[in-house]
Amino acid sequence: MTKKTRLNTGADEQWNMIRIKAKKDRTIDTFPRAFRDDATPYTISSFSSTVKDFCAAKKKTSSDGELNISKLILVGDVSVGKTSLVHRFCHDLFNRDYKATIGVDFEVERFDVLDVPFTLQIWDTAGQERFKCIAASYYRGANVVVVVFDLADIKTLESCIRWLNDATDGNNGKPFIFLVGTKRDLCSADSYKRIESKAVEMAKTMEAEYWSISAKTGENVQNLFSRISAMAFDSLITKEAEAQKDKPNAKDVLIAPSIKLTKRRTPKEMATKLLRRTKCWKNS
Ligand SMILES: Nc1nc2c(ncn2[C@@H]2O[C@H](COP(=O)(O)OP(=O)(O)OP(=O)(O)O)[C@@H](O)[C@H]2O)c(=O)[nH]1
Repeated sequence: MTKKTRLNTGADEQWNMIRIKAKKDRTIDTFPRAFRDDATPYTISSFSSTVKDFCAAKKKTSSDGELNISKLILVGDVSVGKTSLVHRFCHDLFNRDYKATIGVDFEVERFDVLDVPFTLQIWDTAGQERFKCIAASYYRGANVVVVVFDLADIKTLESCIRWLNDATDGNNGKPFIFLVGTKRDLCSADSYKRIESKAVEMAKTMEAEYWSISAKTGENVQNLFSRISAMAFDSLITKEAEAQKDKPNAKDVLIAPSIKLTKRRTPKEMATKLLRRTKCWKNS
């Protein structure tokens, strides 16, 4: 797999994500807002009553063996700041030196949404053309696609449609799409205004929600991932609630991507199983 980040792929670390109650800044009780209400196709602004009721019931009945998982992939040109964005969010760090991602990097973040555990898998893919083949093999099954460009380099905005097409080609689901401009700290107010109007147009074309962030200062990073997680969680739970409504005895049925374990496993076994599912075990 890769290179530059501290990889989060050990079974012990995975287990930590599953076991420990989420940190305060990973706890979501109210639905986070879009960056701009006029730059999103997603009108959702609160958890539905179906989701709230389902979560309330789930809290009472949920066992240790249940994981709610969504997969997010980041794509975009070389050096636009994908890894820096992930690093800022997952480790609250920023590194000025550039080291290319080789293939993919993988992180896992544990949230509590409406008091229900939720895990976001974050796949940071390489922007370099020569690694495209490796990176593309990780696109499958993404619930969220984050297309990243550099606010200080307009050329990188022009590539976004191509990245989106590559990332969603062959995806049978309907992933949430985000268009994220990075390096906000490098733009003057005037240059930002100019590029933002172009980016909002591009987001409309892509049917994506637009955000601007800075991994250097941390501006909007937490808000972006909270919004993404709430949307992914809401969609996951809505599907689960609908599936259970259709099948009153569906309690023990596997509902992807939520994993219901029929046999009680030790926490370590659970973490290992999760790693196998994400296929990064042998590549890490
Ligand atoms: N000033 C500033 N620099 C940034 C920001 N985000 C990233 N950078 C810098 O941009 C360079 C590239 O960042 P990366 O995060 O490695 O870019 P990447 O998109 O992961 O690149 P690939 O792995 O090649 O696809 C690094 O030198 C970072 O320090 C930001 O928000 N502000």
